[in-house]
Amino acid sequence: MRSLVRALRLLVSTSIRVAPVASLGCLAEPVGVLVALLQPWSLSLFIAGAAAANLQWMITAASVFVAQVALTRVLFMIGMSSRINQMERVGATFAAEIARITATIPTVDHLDDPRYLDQLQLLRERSGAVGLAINTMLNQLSSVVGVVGVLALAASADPRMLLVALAGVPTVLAGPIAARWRGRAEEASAEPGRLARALLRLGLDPEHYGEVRVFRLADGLRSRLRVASRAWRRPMVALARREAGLTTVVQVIFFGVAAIVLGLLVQDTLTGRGNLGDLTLALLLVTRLQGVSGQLRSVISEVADMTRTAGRYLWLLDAADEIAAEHPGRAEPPADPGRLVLNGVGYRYPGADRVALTGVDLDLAPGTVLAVVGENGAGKSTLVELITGLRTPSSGTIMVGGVALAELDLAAWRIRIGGAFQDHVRFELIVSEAVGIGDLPQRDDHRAVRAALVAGAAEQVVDALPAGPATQLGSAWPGGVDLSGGQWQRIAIARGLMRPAPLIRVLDEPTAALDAITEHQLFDRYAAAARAGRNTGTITILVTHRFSTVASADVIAVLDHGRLIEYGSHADLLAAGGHYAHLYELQARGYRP
Ligand SMILES: Nc1ncnc2c1ncn2[C@@H]1O[C@H](COP(=O)(O)OP(=O)(O)OP(=O)(O)O)[C@@H](O)[C@H]1O
Repeated sequence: MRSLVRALRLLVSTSIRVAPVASLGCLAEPVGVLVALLQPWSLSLFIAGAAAANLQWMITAASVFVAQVALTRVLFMIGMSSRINQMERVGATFAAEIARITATIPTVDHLDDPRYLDQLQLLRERSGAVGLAINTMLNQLSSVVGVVGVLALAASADPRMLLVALAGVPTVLAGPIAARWRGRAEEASAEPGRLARALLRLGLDPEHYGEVRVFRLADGLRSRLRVASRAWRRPMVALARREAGLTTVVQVIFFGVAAIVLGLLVQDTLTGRGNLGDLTLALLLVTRLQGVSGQLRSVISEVADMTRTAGRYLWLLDAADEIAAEHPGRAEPPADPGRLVLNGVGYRYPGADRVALTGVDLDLAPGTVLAVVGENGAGKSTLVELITGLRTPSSGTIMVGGVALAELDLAAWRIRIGGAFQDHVRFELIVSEAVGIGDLPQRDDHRAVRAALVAGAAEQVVDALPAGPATQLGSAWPGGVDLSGGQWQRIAIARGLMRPAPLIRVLDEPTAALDAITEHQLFDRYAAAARAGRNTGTITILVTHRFSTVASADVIAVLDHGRLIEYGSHADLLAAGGHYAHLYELQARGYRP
């Protein structure tokens, strides 16, 4: 109940804050419902006037009828346009808020949790409907106003008409029942819905065309998509059937009772115990009574739907708060470079049965160039995500300049990091922007962008483009050009080198699309630049699984199955004749003529 009140309060306050005028305009509809009650009343007055040959009654009834038709139309039009306006603005506000909240969650661990992803999917799908909140509340008000008015009119026509009103109660009660069914159906279709969308993206996105065609995956994809779509729709189809059954039952009850009561009224009129005006009013009110009970029913289910969506939004807020509470740190990162110390650091992915990293100890002085090597799945990227604060260690501590990472404001910490990553983004912007956004304050500083391009060995790529750094990237845009995988990677590397003196610079296999010799040259360039600028104190961490490229690093950390198994300089590790020496020799042999 508390969460229902919280959800309703959120919906109403957001609607009034975001669209006050439109929210007020929505009031026109309930007023219109009141005015529309004059219609059956004027018709019954007209017929009673005709029966009693009273011209005055007939003229009054006709004037009231015309006036109420015109007024109702105007009020409904004002109400409807306000409703659409309000729905769009409030829906857009919720969609923007959802994007803001998900983007500001400081870590990424929750993105491995399918339950989180299902809830987020449902919330995104229904955020537009939340815009209707105020309107739905007002509809409810209109319905209540309408019900009271229609009941009063019905009782004035004949008290037995109240039995017909009572027969509308099952229709109203069907609302919350159907809303509960709908909630369950939505939950059941969330996961297959996500799967169907993922398969659709796989089949339609241009970057997948090649593999989908070469491996002739289209048929397999289509049949999987068919199965997933069926599983996605099945709960909704079953829901529609159950709802149709329920509606039939409640309507049979309503019209059964109405037929009996109307039969009695006709008999009374024929035998002179009732008058024609009251019979007309009763006849007109039967459909009204059915209308208001149906309306009440749909309002109840709409309110339930909306509070459920608002509940999911509140769940997201709570989840974001909970995750933020796990990172209460608000300390600013140290202004000056300091040691980066890892003490017994371990990590287990949510739901995984094996640890990805365990007991890692490292102590790096400012200015150190560290290479992290290891085979696929050794834990290199996990280590980088822990150091950048994207994930929280399951065990152990990470200290930066004497302050625990857990105590730092993670957003401020990440501003002090530079980096390029294996799964970099292909920002389809103007080249200088695609590089410049690596350090937003310097985005438009052409000299800084040029320096980053040179440091990332991307200047030749850019100079060869039709408009140099002013070239639009992405062939989907007018005048845009596409780049090769390696060229995109060089742009990403240059972006990662934009921040002038970060505390840590991470290069997580940013060179995977480059050939081994180019990677080697690039890393030598980083290492030389890092040494030349050692006075900035930046700690450089280069991740690679190519052992041959890392000889120029100060120290090399060798990871194997999540453990740090060797640590030292290239010469030390070769001399030790261990895992590093063995794999170095194996890979080096591959490059000998
Ligand atoms: N999101 C995830 N959920 C569960 N397990 C994961 C996830 N990401 C990685 N892992 C597991 O964690 C381990 C370490 O993965 P990580 O990506 O850190 O390896 P890596 O050394 O960077 O590998 P590569 O060289 O292939 O990039 C692997 O066993 C991997 O299967």
